[in-house]
Order: sequence, then structure tokens, then C-alpha cells
Amino acid sequence: MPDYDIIQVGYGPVSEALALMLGRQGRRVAVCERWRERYPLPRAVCIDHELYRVLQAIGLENALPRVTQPGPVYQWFNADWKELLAIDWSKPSISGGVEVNFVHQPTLEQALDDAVRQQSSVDLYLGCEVITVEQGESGVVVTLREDGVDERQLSAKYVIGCDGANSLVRSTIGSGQEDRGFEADWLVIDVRLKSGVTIEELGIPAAGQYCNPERPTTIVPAGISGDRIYRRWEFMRLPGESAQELESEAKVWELLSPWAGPAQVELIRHKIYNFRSLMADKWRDGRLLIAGDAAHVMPPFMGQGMCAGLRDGWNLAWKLGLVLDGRADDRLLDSYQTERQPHVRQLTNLSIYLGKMICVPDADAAAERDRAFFEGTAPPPPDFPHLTDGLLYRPDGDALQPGAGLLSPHVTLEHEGRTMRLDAFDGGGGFLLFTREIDPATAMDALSCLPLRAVRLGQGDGTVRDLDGRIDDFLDEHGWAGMIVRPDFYVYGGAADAAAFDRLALALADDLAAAGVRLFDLTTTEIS
Ligand SMILES: O=C(O)/C=C/c1cccc(O)c1
Repeated sequence: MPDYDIIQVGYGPVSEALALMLGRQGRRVAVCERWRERYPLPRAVCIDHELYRVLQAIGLENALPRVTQPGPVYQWFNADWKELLAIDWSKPSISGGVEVNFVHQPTLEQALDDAVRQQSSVDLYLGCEVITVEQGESGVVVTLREDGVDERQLSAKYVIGCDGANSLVRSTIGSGQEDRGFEADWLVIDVRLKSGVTIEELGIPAAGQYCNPERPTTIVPAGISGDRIYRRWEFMRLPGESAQELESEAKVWELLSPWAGPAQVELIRHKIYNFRSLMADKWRDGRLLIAGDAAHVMPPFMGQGMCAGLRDGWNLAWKLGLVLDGRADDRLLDSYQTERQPHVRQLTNLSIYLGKMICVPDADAAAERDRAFFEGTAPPPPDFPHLTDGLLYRPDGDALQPGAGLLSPHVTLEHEGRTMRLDAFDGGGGFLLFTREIDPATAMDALSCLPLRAVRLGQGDGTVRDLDGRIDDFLDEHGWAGMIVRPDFYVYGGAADAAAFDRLALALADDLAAAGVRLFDLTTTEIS
């Protein structure tokens, strides 16, 4: 019997969140991290509504308001401060709050770490560098070097490499990396506003990209921690400029000087980052998997780097849960890359589109870009992705059902006189069967060996009320009387009436069986 169900390599935010997801399921998890102390400085600054909802669902609901600020409209300006593009991050999202929140990553990580340490089945091996990972028939053996000296071994059923862009687990898997071709060096500066200083007084956009070819510049929030407000500036390294000259503190203050000086802000850190776009071609080999930066990196301009990694963990957590419970064999884990890779690819396309828009240090090229945006001839940005492959409903066996693969709405429910978030309804977790005026009994029966909950919307006995109306609106929009939502909140598919709903449930059972989930003998189920 291996020591653990899962060993996670690395302890950044993706690994912290995954350890919490798995710890809440009661899995025996070891997390191995070469550094004793967490990296204290901010990196990511964005949490979109989907991941805000995920973090709420894994117990961070009280911490989130203390570390996040609702995002404003994200504006893209030319050198004359004329708006080229606006992405409204302040608008109400399908999950309830705004589209994007800005987060102070070190404080978020503190909250995640505190929550992980409450999980009695999770052990942290800090100061322990993983030096080899070897998989055999029945498990994986990981060799650790503690504080650079002592070696010891741990074993597990699965190992997940959340070990960053230089991932050891990725190279052990033998995965290549596709380079999508974007590369630029940027100086990233994080500051804390001095007490009483306001954004208005600094004369900066709430969240903006200043596409000035003389110095492409990013000016965005960087979250809060209690009553302290953080901001970020990013400055592109220009052709011919050395990293050394850009990284000096004198240069940092010179670059900030149009907006802020030491009287207004305290410098937290400054560092040059090489923004790239890389995608691993193999995310799993048997018992080894990779997630987060180990699997993909993208330019930061859509604020999706950390979000994409957290989505990896969320996708893996429910599938690993079924496998570790013996309800599925490990073929189910094949759907991890099938589902996540196209999603990340599309987000990378969107991030590269935005990166190409701002990383223009040439005045003529910038004037050309501006003209295209003002005349409306610039190509539109790629859409924000949803799931397009994997465990999704294909009613005729081929094309996806319209609506399948979308993120489902999140709402507050009222049930038996109590109000609660949807993710907490009936204990939380598992598949959700939403119905309006349909009896879900046959469908529940077909799926009875899965963790699942029925949410009967309506006014009568045993029903729940969607207080926000977003689920009702979503069902109306698709012409559905019911839908099935996966444990990661993505829509498997929907149905217009009771018979179609039963067919939907059977199709899910078939798809899951084909993906390695052990279901009872489906031939005994009668469907009208
Ligand atoms: O959260 C991140 O990884 C990056 C956020 C961000 C948001 C807006 C503009 C940027 O250059 C970075």
C-alpha cells in the first residue's frame, strides 16, 4: 500500500488549492516543496468569477472579500490616451459577482495554506526537493532531498507536478513543449499605496494598458490585504535596452514618476519577467500528471495564468476522486488533457492577441494598429473559451449539443426556508440534476452510483427557488426543462422535456462508462 493517494510536487497557489480540494475529500496527500517559506511576493493579480466561485466552494468564502477588489473596466489606450478597446470586467457575471476580481496573491496564498493545514489527511514536506519520480505498476516512488542533505522516499498512487515552468514531473513524463511564439521581457513593479493615497490622486486608469510605443505600460490593481491597497505597473523592455539598466531602482522610480513617487507608494518588489506562450504536449503518463505552469504558460495580459492552473486542479480533483474511490478506472484521467488543453489554447490565443496589441515599440506599427481599431478593421479578440471536448453531451453521437460545455450559472437558493449558495446545497459536490416540472427519478436511477444531487426548481414541496433567476434564465435561453451539470460546474447537457431528460442521463452514463466509470448494468433501466 503506497504511503499516500497523491503526492503533489510544488506548493504554489495551484498546488495549495488542489491540496485543499483533495484534503476536503479526505484523500491522503503529501505536498513536497523545495523551499521552506512560501514565495512572499505577488505574481498573479486576477481571479475571474469562475475561480472565485471555486475558491468559495472549497471553503475560502470568508477570506476572499479580504483579499480581492472587484475589477473595473479594463481599458486599452493609445499613446494619446484614446481608448482602443475596453473589456468590461465590472459587469455581473454568470457566477454572481463581477467578471474579474483583483487579488493580493500572497494574502490569498496565506488563506489557502491556513486551510490546507486544517486538513488532517494532508502532509506538507517543506524544504524537500523532489529529485526523482519513478512509476511502477502499482504506484510511484518519489525521492526527496531534505534541506539539500538527507534523502528519503515517499510513495503514492499518483503524482501531480505543480512544479512550475521548469517542471521535473513534465520532463519525467517526457512531454515536449509547443512554443506558440510570443516572447517579451517586461519589468513588473508592485507597490503598496501609502495611507490615504487614492487612485484618483495618482491620475491613473482603474485598470489599463497604455499602448504607447515609446514605452508600452500596464497599470492595474493588485488586490488588497485588510486596509492596504496594492497596485501593479509593468513596463516593456525596449529593443536595445539591457535588463540590468531596466531593473535598477533608480530606473523604477523614473518609470513610475509620471504617476507616483516615494511620497505616494512603497515599493514592494520589481523584477523582469520573460512573458512566453508554452504548451506541454503530454499532460499525463500513467500515474504522473502535470498542472498549472508545468503544463502551460501564457502572456499575462488577460490575467488568466493562475486561473488556468486553478481550473486544471478543479478538473482533476473530481476525476481523481472517482478513481481513488474505485468508481472509475484511470482512463477517466485521459479526459483531463482532452478537456483542459483546448481551453488553455484558446485563452493563450486571447492573451497573445492582447500581447501583440501592446508589445509594439515601433511608432509606425503603433499608428497602423490605432487606425485599425478606430476604423473598426482590427480583427476582434478571440472569444473567452468554454469546454469543447471531453465528457459533454452529443445527442446524435457527433456534434456537441449547443449549451454543452458552458459554465453553468451560480446562484443563491432558497430551500425549506433557508438560503444557501448553490455549491453548498445538499452538502455540495457531485453532479447536479436541475429540473423544472420534470421528475428526475429515472435519471437519478440511471446515475445512482455517482455522487449526485437533484435540484428541483419550482415553488412546491421539495423544490428549491433560484433567488437570482440565473438558472431559470439559462434554461429558458436554451429551451430546456432540465440540465445536468458536472462537479466542476460545466454543463454536460440539457433537455427540453422529461423523455429527453432521461435520454440525457443515459447518455451521460454511457459516456462515463466509456471513460472508465463503473456503472451498474444499464440494460436493466427502462427509458420511455
Ligand atoms: O493575474 C495575472 O496573472 C495577470 C494579471 C494581469 C492583468 C492585467 C494586465 C496584466 O498585464 C496582467
